[in-house]
Amino acid sequence: MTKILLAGFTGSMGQKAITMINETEGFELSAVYSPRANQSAADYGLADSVSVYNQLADIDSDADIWLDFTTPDSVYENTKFAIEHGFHPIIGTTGLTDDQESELIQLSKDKQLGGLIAPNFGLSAVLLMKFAKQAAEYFPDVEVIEMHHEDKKDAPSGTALSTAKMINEVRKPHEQGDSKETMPGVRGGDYNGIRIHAVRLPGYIAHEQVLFGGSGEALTIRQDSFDRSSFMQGVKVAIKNVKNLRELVVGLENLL
Ligand SMILES: NC(=O)C1=CN([C@@H]2O[C@H](COP(=O)(O)OP(=O)(O)OC[C@H]3O[C@@H](n4cnc5c(N)ncnc54)[C@H](OP(=O)(O)O)[C@@H]3O)[C@@H](O)[C@H]2O)C=CC1
Ligand SMILES: O=C(O)C1=N[C@H](C(=O)O)C[C@H](O)C1
Repeated sequence: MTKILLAGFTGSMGQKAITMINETEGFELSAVYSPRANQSAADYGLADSVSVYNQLADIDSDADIWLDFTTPDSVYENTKFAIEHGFHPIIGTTGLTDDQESELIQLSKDKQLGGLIAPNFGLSAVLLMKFAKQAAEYFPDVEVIEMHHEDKKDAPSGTALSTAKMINEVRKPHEQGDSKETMPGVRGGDYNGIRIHAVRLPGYIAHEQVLFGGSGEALTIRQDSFDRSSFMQGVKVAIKNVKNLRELVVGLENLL
């Protein structure tokens, strides 16, 4: 039985994860954490055996896995806590800086503890990033548009940033258009010359387009998550395989 501690259990992803865990043979939800939790497990519709925590420092659990869908502000502290206490971290929460990520990877190596940071658990997004990196070798002129629900706390999305980083690994650096902005920010964010545009609208869940332009032609790669269930297969794969790793790795593709 794989025991799971779920951080951010009251959130949109947390609720989907609870359903997935309860429906998966061999998985057991053993603890949940959210800072504003103030009711019993039963009040949250959870089994009595599930421990409910609202303070990081109080967590005392024999869970194997720390599954995190919380907030960009808390993810670093949570992940550090998880590694220091021997939980295999599976981090879906976005917003870790490069420095924080490097520090956490080093900490996991010191402890020889496997874990995963996945900017996106959806197969369509993982493939989009892979294909975009491939295409960028031939089409260095590229812009990224990500579209999300209006409650999303961070911009750009972790997936868009990760896409830009992967493209940046192979793209020949060059200037791409020199329009003067007559409205501040209208050309979007800038990751090493790769423009990222973030759209927030009701009705949307999580979507991304990578637009490549060439001489007289264009290539557009798009993925859509129409429902948060799209992320759960990837979370399941991560929970089943993370124990085989000996350090924190970035990207679900490392476990597929
Ligand atoms: N990797 C992936 O595939 C995906 C990643 N995500 C990412 O997951 C994260 C959560 O998304 P979503 O569920 O939509 O967000 P929600 O806002 O719906 O949920 C956030 C959760 O975090 C909790 N929380 C708030 N503050 C803290 C804190 N200081 N410490 C710990 N927990 C806290 C909230 O608890 P409370 O109710 O008590 O405030 C709530 O349970 C985001 O970063 C999002 O980008 C989302 C979808 C897919
Ligand atoms: O907040 C979300 O919803 C999502 N967050 C992740 C991100 O920032 O890339 C993954 C997915 O896009 C949904």
